[in-house]
Amino acid sequence: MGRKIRLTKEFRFEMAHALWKYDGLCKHFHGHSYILRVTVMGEPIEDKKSPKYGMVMDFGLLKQIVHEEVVDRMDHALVLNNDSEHQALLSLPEMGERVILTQYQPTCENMLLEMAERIKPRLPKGVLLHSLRLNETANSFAEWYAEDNK
Ligand SMILES: Nc1nc2c(c(=O)[nH]1)N=C([C@H](O)[C@H](O)COP(=O)(O)OP(=O)(O)OP(=O)(O)O)CN2
Ligand SMILES: [Zn+2]
Repeated sequence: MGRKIRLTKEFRFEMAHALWKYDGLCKHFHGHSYILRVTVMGEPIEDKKSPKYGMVMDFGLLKQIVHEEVVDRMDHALVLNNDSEHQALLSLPEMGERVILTQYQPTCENMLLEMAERIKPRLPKGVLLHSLRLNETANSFAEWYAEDNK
């Protein structure tokens, strides 16, 4: 009998970005209240002596990993494509602290690809990243599935 279980934890962060050379309003600086849902999959620990007995992984550890790899870096950051003409902004030191320059266009899709690569290696042995869902607005979101990326 299968014992696989999925766990999901939700995170929220505020982030500004601009889509360089985009043919619409999103080429301008603007912000979103992002919602990230992280789903992992594994089997509950059977060792009764383990403090994590009965858990696939501790929700607290998942929270720590996602905070370190995603939320603490991106919350209240301005994320810009490195190809954009951002030099003027970065000349203000107090502005530059939370500016993240990406090698990619900071769309929902590309942010998810980076998040997946950051989170995957941090998970405990036997626990897999199943999927990510990133809401950019209340009615727009993108999803990453391990199954789609084998
Ligand atoms: N495939 C993608 N399309 C767009 C992205 C993206 O990341 N991937 N991003 C943007 C903008 O940054 C912004 O998110 C606007 O998105 P949109 O859903 O169009 O927002 P609206 O407020 O205009 O949508 P409503 O449905 O009216 O709420 C653009 N496209
Ligand atoms: Zn946007």
